[in-house]
Amino acid sequence: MAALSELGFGSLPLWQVLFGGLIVVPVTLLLGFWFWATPNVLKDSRRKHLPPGPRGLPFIGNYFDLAGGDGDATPDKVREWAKKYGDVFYTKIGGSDYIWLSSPKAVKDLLDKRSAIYSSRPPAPLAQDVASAGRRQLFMPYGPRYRTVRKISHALLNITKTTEYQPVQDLESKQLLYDLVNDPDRFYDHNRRYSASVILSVTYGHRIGTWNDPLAKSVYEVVNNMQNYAAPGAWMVDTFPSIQNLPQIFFGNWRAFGRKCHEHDSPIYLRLWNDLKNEVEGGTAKQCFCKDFYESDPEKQGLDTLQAAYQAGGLVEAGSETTSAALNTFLNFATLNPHVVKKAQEEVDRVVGPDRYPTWEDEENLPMRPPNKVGMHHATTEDDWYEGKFIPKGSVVLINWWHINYDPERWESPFEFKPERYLGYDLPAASYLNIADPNQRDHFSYGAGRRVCPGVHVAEKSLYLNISRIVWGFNISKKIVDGKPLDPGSKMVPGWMTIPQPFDCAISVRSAKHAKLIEKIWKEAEQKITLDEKR
Ligand code: HEM
Repeated sequence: MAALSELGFGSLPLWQVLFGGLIVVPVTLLLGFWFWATPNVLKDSRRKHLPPGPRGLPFIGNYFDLAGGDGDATPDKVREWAKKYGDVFYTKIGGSDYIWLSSPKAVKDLLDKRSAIYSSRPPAPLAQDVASAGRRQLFMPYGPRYRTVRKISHALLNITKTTEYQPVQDLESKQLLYDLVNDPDRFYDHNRRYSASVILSVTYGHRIGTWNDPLAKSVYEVVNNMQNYAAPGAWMVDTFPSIQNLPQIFFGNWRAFGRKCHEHDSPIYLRLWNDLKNEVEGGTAKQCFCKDFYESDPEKQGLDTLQAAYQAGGLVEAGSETTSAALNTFLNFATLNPHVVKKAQEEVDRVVGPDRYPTWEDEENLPMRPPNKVGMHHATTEDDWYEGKFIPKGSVVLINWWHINYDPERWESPFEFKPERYLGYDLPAASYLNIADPNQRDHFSYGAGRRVCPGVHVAEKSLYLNISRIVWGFNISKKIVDGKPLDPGSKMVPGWMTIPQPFDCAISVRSAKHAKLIEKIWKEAEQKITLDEKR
């Protein structure tokens, strides 16, 4: 008691001091913080018309259901809510409104038709402002700078331009087949090498001949950092952006952490960019997208050196792990469903046979898992109304692809690996992104609206070429150890993206004839690279 009286509390009974100190003060501070962090919660009567949704906890809303979880549980949760609350439902995380679009029609009506106000990104003080120094296209809010960088990615990735990359994809795919014949256990890394090599070849003119190449490793390190700090709930400040103005020490020193990430990542992208600059100036640069980009004078377009480096690097990262994760996911499903591979082989054998290998002329449509565990965050830049429901300005709007892609009303047995469900979807994937009737769209894994994946043409070509060739040339089954088949599992790597955890799988070339043809086509292609490099 003596200590309390010295502090001026002497005249209050102990229970009042404890009640005040332990309950009233913290609750008042929390409420004050809440109203400061979530403006308009009480004032705006339109909020009575928010879409329906789960109640969530006071202050934090559905934080633990979504952001605070391990990510693997999110798909089931958002599917359950779509069933309960319908096509457009609402959740709250901290001070942010989340609107989930769970039908093709809602995605079309809002993200496509009203794209003028549904194309921003929510604030991400750590992931974008500090760790990416505001320069990453993927997280950039809509505005003049965003429009400039989007134009640049379009110049690299539009459909006409991407046909020029087909020889690169063909070459890298031949190496992938050869690597699978000779070192099948390392299939996971062969897929990563393939993806890194394609995108680094077309952006910077750098081939990645082995997965041990330090450049490939460093790019994947950047992607790995990003997918960890961008994971939902990984950092409180990206979930409750208003706390960015409070001392960081209360929130895990997020700013210092973000700076550390930037200090690690930016030299990798800057080195690539600066080396290219020197090569262009010295007349030794290979023909590649970044050479054209540098010669177009990014500064004149308002882009500083760091932005130019992040622009090129961002394309590399967007094109690498996404593609390798899709290829590894295919192998994971194939290991778990050998009967599907058998059926596909019958089909490929009928069309291609063992005397030749699948080429661009044999192309078809392919299935895919959504690329991240939540949905890509769009943000609204104006208040809006949809079917009588209020969507406040600044809402985070997500495609609930875990529901739409697996909706039992649209697809029979949606959780079974049945690539044949897409038979009859004969248009190129990119055409489905803009199709007039949203129910005709095959899947939503490339996003929608003005932010839709600009890499779709490159990605689809890579998936087609490699999956058809793997099915053509290889048997895939569970690995047998001590006479027992190993379960490959289907868990994902922790973090934001849906990357399958490394798993066991037995891949073997189907016949000596296939092996011989693979060796022949790779050796011919390899010789050509050597000749090109000598030139
Ligand atoms: C299987 C492979 C891929 C999948 C599933 C995928 C999916 C996606 C998705 C869902 C988005 C966000 C769309 C939205 O916000 O609505 C996105 C953005 C993006 N993707 Fe892809 N992607 C893949 C491959 C690629 C490739 C190969 C490249 C480049 C060569 C690429 C470049 C980009 C870029 C630059 C963005 C940022 C777009 C923006 O915010 O303006 N992607 N991708």
